Amino acid sequence: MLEVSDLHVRYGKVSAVTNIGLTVQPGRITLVLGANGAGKSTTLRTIAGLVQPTSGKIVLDGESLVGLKANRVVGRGISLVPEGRQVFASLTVAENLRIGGYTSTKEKREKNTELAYELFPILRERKDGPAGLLSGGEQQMLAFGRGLMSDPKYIMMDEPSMGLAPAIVDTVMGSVREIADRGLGVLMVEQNAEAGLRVADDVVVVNRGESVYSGSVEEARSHSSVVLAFLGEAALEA
Ligand SMILES: Nc1ncnc2c1ncn2[C@@H]1O[C@H](COP(=O)(O)OP(=O)(O)OP(=O)(O)O)[C@@H](O)[C@H]1O
Repeated sequence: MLEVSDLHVRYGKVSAVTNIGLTVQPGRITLVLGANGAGKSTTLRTIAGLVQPTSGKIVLDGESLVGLKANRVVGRGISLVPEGRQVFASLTVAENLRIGGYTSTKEKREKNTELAYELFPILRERKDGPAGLLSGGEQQMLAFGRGLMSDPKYIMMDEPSMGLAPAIVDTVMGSVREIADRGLGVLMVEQNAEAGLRVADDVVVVNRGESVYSGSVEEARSHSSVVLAFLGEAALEA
């Protein structure tokens, strides 16, 4: 289990995260909802070791991750698929995947390349072409595949639906669910609450750097303030 408690993060004088707690279980998807600037991306970046917390706990299967550099966090089995995809446009699809597996053994790289191609057959078709020629949706699939290459136990996804057409959002969300069903723990930040709630198991709501609600998706759906804030009145009546 991945457990974050009482997390505080500052960028100089700016407090980005003031009290965030969440858990992610193997085989389950924890969805993080919250307004722009609430501290969602900072939380993921801090777990990933890209930013150091000012205080708080980040514990993976009983061991603290606080203070570890990003490459060590990857080595412990946590991978981040960043917002905005950030694929290497001039490299091929296959080369982008290989980069994600640079810490892995050859055997694991081959296994996870196959997994990425199995989840997203279009990547296999385009494997020798430049990633920059992929559509936005295909680039998101590639970023997702690249995140799997380090053979993670937990994968964090920062707004995977951003800028994608609804049909592609469904494909990406379906793959997030499939990965969880294969046993990975998923921590997903998503502005598209509807799409996220369709596949998630647990929800954490973040407001101005603090987690203010956490519970199962079922509970969240019956919690009127959560529904009203993220889904609108129509969803409450449904
Ligand atoms: N590199 C940085 N330097 C200074 N302040 C930052 C930096 N990154 C984020 N912040 C600030 O920290 C706060 C939280 O930002 P963060 O990006 O984590 O929020 P978010 O919930 O992910 O929002 P969004 O959905 O817009 O990405 C905001 O006030 C933001 O302006």
